[in-house]
Amino acid sequence: MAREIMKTHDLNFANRPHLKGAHIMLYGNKDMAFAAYGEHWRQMRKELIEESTVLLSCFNLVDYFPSLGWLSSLFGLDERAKRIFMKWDGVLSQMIQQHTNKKDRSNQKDEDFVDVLLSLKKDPNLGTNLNNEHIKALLVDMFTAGTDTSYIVLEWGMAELIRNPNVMKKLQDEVKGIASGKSMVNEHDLSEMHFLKAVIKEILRLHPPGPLLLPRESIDGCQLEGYEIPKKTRVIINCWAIARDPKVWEKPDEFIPERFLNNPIDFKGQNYEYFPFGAGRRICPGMQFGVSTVELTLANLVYRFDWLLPDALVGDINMAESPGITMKMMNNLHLVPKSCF
Ligand code: HEM
Repeated sequence: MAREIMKTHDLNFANRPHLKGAHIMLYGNKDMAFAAYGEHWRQMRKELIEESTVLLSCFNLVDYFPSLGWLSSLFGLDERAKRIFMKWDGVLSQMIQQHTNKKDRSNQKDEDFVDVLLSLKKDPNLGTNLNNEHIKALLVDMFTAGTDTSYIVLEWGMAELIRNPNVMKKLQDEVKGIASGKSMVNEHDLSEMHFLKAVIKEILRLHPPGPLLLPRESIDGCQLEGYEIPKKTRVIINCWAIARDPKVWEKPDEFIPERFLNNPIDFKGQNYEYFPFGAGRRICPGMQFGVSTVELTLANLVYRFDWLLPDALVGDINMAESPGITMKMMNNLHLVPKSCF
């Protein structure tokens, strides 16, 4: 079914539904992640992301089950979204102002993402009118989609490595062997670290930061496996459950990175039994950046330190998952680093 939605009928399900929290936080969906499928989204993705590199982390049940709309007011979620929006807006306005006031525009070395976005505002070839609200909405996308996800993978990853000391040892042996003599692991070392890549794939299989991807909506009516699906149907794909399906995965709940060694299954959106970044037109545009960040950070964490549980917690890691559009550990992981050199 996931394949049917994200491959056969990809174009039809490339839309996003109207989500209240996202609408408030993202300047009326002027961002990319929650923009309706169309020219604006296409331009954002092409010109901005590919060129340079979610009340969003808060799970709003109403976005997934619209018939529960009354809950939003009951729990004050809309008000909360508006308060958070005001805070974001203040910070982002200041950031844009500081960048606009920058005196020296000649030094390209100093250019950051905000500078690039501001220069695109003046680009006559850009097929969309980019204004400060679009820029702010894109920055919210980057902060939320880009930071939360990577740290969630790292936290679950460290928890799994502590619970599986043999895997931790194997990983440390690989990393220390390849980066031997250096003070830090660098990007060039990563290409040789095949076990590290398998470890990260396994973390993403068991703990995808976006277990339900982002919701989609059908643009037109269509047939899915014999069922008539009306126009504007909201579709939620449970990539967490699919990646633990015992019909596909041996010992599905166990952390076994070796399953990804010499195995062509990848997260690039071609395998419909494993797609932590989604698939099809709306696949995550930050996949490569996110994976590189996680690889480099995890490699350095295990290269520079041995990790122990605090005395009080030995043998006791709570692997409960928090509910949300992003799936964090319910309780933050506390570990004690012991320098290796
Ligand atoms: C390990 C890290 C990450 C994971 C697991 C992840 C996962 C996802 C998933 C599951 C989606 C929804 C895809 C779909 O609906 O099919 C998504 C969308 C998106 N992600 Fe990521 N992501 C990660 C990192 C990043 C980073 C670093 C950025 C930006 C710098 C980013 C930006 C986005 C954006 C803008 C979208 C919306 C794309 C669209 O609707 O066209 N993500 N991500």
